[in-house]
Amino acid sequence: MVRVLTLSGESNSCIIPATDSDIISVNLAGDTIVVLNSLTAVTDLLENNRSAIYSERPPFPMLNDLVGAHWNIGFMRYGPKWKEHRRVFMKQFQPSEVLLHRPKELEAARVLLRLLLDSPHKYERHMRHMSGMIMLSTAYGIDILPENDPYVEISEKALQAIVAATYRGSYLVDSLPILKYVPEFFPGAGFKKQAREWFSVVDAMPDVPYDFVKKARVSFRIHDQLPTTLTENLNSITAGRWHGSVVDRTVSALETLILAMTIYPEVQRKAQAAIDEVVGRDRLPDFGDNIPYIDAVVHEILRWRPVIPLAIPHAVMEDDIYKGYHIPAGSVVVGNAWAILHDETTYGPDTDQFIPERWLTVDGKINEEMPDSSPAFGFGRRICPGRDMAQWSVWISAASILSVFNITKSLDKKGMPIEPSGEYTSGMLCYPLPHECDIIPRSSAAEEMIRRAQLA
Ligand code: HEM
Repeated sequence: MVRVLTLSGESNSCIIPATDSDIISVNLAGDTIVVLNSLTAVTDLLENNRSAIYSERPPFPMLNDLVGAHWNIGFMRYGPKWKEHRRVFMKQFQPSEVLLHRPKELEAARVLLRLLLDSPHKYERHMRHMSGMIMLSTAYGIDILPENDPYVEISEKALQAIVAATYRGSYLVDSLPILKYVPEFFPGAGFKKQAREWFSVVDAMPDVPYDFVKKARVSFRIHDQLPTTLTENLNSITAGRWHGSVVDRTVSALETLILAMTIYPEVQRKAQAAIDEVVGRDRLPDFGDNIPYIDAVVHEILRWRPVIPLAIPHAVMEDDIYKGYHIPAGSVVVGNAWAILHDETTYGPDTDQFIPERWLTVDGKINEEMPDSSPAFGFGRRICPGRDMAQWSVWISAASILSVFNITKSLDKKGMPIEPSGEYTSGMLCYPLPHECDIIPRSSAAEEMIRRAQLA
């Protein structure tokens, strides 16, 4: 039986209460928002044969029309243009292609270690640098600067604007798309000025590195791989989108790693013991190392604090009836990844705790019978096409960091440990709020190894 909770509100915002209902339907100012809280509801509607009508995106007039993020596949309307972009993306991320990116991912993980060694308190910036390095080198063939790289800066500015403009409901134009035509000086049209400022960076984001590559005649990997029928514009757009995804989402997952290791020292010790057993203490981990405990840590990062807790909203294209419940055409349909990944009937007890063991069998192997952490990557035809690459990026970073560093709570002036708040930013995409911690080499030999790896 599917439990449905129906709420209605007059205003543009509504707090969705904690509930054990499979579906919550909220009626807000005439818009129906359907929140799917269980794996069954998500599978039935977004993944099985109804996925053809549940793969639309709601319109994002502020983001797509005014801020200029129309090139962004993630927010594109369902249809031939999206299908073509998606096809190109899938081709780039099929397993054989993902393997080709590994040397760059390994190099980036080792650069990250050196940056953490030199300025550990800037760990967030270093993680952004690492993610930017992977994308720009694999997609465009560009090697970025160690600090203040112009391409990474453009991308960060654009991503901040995209994240802010994605808040459906913050801008009246999202509810009343006709408002996009009012002039900027019109009372209440402040959103147009904001959109104009963001437009300059967002619109430029995919093209700036692409133009550089064309001028410099550097080999352009993705370009080389694309079928000749695709336009040059599409190549640039697709590659640009890749950059965005890598930079913002994997950074959030890596920041969660640092937070979890600060709060759960015993997990950190077990992870280090598992790495030492397979890798030893005189080399750095590689993709070929089989360390199930690190696989479990990566699953737990994605499950414990999903980067996009409510996935990206889908929309339904036709009226539908699900187990007697009417879902009108045009409803916004949200797969509640947070609720699904915290469901104790699926993932075992204490789902608000960071417990990698929940993914393992008693003899320390990954439990293949357990559903994986894939709800963190969305659902159905819109599921994240970069999930394999993302998981391996987080894996090699986690294994590398834990092999050579201890992460501990910093001490205050009285010598007392500073407790991280554990809080996250709110919004479609969530990051842990910055917290103080010490990231210190496990030994002088570890430090030596980090410096040597950089020279190799
Ligand atoms: C930890 C890292 C990542 C997480 C948690 C994540 C999560 C997600 C989620 C939840 C969605 C929405 C799915 C839906 O609508 O149901 C998505 C879409 C997408 N992701 Fe990721 N992602 C990550 C990394 C990446 C990477 C590395 C790439 C590319 C290399 C990528 C490319 C995309 C694209 C292109 C879409 C849009 C798909 C579409 O609308 O058809 N993501 N991702």
